[in-house]
Amino acid sequence: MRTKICGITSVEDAMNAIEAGANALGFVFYEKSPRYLTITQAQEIIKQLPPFVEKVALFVNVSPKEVNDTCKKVGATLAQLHFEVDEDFCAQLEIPHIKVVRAKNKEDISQFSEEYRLVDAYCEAYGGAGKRINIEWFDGVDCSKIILAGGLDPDNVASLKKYGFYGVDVSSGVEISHGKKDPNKVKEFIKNATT
Ligand SMILES: O=C(O)c1ccccc1NCC(=O)[C@H](O)[C@H](O)COP(=O)(O)O
Repeated sequence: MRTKICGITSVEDAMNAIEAGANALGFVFYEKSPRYLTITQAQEIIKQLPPFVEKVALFVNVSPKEVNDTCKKVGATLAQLHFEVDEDFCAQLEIPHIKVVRAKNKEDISQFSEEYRLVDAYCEAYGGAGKRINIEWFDGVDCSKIILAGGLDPDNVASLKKYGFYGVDVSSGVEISHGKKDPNKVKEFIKNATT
């Protein structure tokens, strides 16, 4: 499984995750998040990162223009959209994007196999809350284009391998405190997800 470490707020945490083997890093552009970064802060981190790592910019309830402008300014390679968007919205995006399904029940995850999606547990805060998704909802589902998020941690990630998820995404499960990653937990998470 590919791994994304979300809610990166420092170069140190970014480099630790990359050295541990992370495929993608997430940067949160949602002001109400404890992991919120300004454009300047994100630029400062992303410009120091090596190539071949996906830099993912996370958004909640913004316009296509804000997604495009922010991604270009900070050097993000993928936009992650944590809110409902329609075809017209997506057509205006100038960089690749992935939609997030904030799943409340099994029906929410059963009807999409054509596009890659990030499936997160529904929570009022939009993400990064450590809320576990009900894994049984994925029984019998083709998970090959799903990135799973929501309440994952180094101890529970290995048990997901049998589902064949494209990837897994974690934030609070590898933190010391909101916005500060624990390098040992990050390493353990990636090892358990990938070996
Ligand atoms: O991390 C945040 O604070 C956040 C805020 C608003 C929208 C999304 C946010 N994070 C999204 C992520 O991709 C998280 O990794 C995902 O929700 C899983 O979080 P966790 O359950 O804490 O591992």
